[in-house]
Amino acid sequence: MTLVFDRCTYSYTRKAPPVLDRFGAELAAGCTVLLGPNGAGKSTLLGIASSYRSPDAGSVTWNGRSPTGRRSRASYRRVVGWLPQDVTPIPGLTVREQAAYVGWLKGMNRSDAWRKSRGALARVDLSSLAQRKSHQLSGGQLRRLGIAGALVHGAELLLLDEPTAGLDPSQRQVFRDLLHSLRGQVAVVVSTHQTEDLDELYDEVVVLDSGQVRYQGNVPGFLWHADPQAVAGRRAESAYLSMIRREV
Ligand SMILES: Nc1ncnc2c1ncn2[C@@H]1O[C@H](COP(=O)(O)OP(=O)(O)OP(=O)(O)O)[C@@H](O)[C@H]1O
Repeated sequence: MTLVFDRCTYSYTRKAPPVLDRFGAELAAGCTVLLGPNGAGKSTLLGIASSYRSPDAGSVTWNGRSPTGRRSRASYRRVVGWLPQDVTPIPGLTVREQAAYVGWLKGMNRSDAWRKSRGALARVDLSSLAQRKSHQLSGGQLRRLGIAGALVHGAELLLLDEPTAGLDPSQRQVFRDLLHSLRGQVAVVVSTHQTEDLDELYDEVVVLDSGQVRYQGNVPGFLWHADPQAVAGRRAESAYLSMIRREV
């Protein structure tokens, strides 16, 4: 099971230089963390992997499956769950209805989507708010609803774009527990700015900067790049900064 980007080029506008220019990478199944500064291209890459964005050239495949063409896009989306950076509440729907609706959009029948939405909300600690209207949620709660939406249809691959942005410490812990529980069951790619506990949570680190992979490998290999003087809790940050620091 591998997510393959093959010479992907993507520009937002004709005039701007491409954010990704013949980008190639293979992400093996497991838990992968995608690090990179603001504007590095992480969301663009996850948007392409989710099939929400189509590359101008090149391709993405998951396990040999490509989202090119209407039919194959639908079947691709059925096995890929995506948490975008902005989760929008759907007016009039409760939290549970919104989670179920996402499952239905992914091709589940209504009763399955409704049934599975309960478990997905429990996994992100939102059961107590299931009856609340989704537009009444706080930013962090909405983010957790977005994660529930990515979980509800039992995807093989989860793409989570800054899942912990805006979460309080106790909810970050809920997310870490969730990642642990997904281990070995689902492939996960997480884009984040958080560099704590990489070794506990992830199998592979990818550092992206200006649309280029600066590092790809396991966590010990990544931490090896840290300044030897860095204190224990700052080694990942130090390794990361050594890869993205630019000349001034
Ligand atoms: N909708 C858009 N229209 C035009 N340019 C965009 C758009 N979205 C992103 N970009 C540009 O594409 C580049 C990559 O952005 P992207 O959001 O993929 O980066 P990122 O690594 O996810 O950043 P962040 O950590 O800030 O979320 C940036 O230069 C950004 O300004």
